[in-house]
Amino acid sequence: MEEIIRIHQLSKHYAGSERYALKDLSLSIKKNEIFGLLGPNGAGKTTLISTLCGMIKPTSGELRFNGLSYRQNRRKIQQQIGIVPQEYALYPTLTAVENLYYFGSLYGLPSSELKRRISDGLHRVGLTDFAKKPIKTFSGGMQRRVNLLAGILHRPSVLFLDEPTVGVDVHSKEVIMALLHELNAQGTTIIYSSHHLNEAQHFCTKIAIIDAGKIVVEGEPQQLIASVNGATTLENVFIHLTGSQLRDYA
Ligand SMILES: Nc1ncnc2c1ncn2[C@@H]1O[C@H](COP(=O)(O)OP(=O)(O)OP(=O)(O)O)[C@@H](O)[C@H]1O
Repeated sequence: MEEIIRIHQLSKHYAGSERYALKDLSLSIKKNEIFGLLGPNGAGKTTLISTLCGMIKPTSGELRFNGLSYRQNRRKIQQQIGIVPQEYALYPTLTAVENLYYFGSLYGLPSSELKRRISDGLHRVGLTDFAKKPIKTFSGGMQRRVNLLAGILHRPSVLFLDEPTVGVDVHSKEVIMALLHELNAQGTTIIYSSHHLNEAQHFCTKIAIIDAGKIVVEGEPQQLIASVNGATTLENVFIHLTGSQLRDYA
């Protein structure tokens, strides 16, 4: 499979911090993978995703997207990226359509095409009847579905997801996961970060476990499970490799 993201010896040190958030991290992500970035609290997952989205600059190291260097092509790369953050990016007083129209227009989509995509998207996630209601009246599951649509209206080639199903009921979760599988089948590479190890085990085609800013292990979920004596789940592998010590940093 063709490579879409190459990370070479990436390090990030935040000003004033006692330790590196990422240290000499190297990774290759292939087109069309569903790549899970897992790790304990403070491992460096958000820092890595924010760097790959071009939102923060690394202290050192090399990053490439489709062969392009981030240094010279940041904007071009950002147009091909979709981000679905854990915190809702939505404006509570605006309706679902108004929110989606705002996010879609940031990517310069023509109005008629954007309206069509919004209408199709809301239909796809079962929210047509709520299109003109303010987001503040939506349940957590409804907001997560709109949050996901906001990140995919411009049809990104790589989609970053941070805990896409946290706080949602099983029905909303099924709709979200089905839509993500559909996007992946249409060619979207997915980079997924979560603490839901069971979800990751079934959803991801490849997984990297990060701890203290470094890759501890990477591979297909079943390969990783088979590599640890007595492990039957990804959670067993995770605990075996990262230990059971609490990660409390301030
Ligand atoms: N803006 C910042 N300034 C200083 N230190 C930061 C900043 N953001 C993150 N860090 C530190 O960098 C390290 C990695 O944090 P990061 O948020 O990337 O981890 P994470 O794996 O996403 O954690 P979590 O699972 O808790 O979201 C932590 O030690 C954190 O305290």
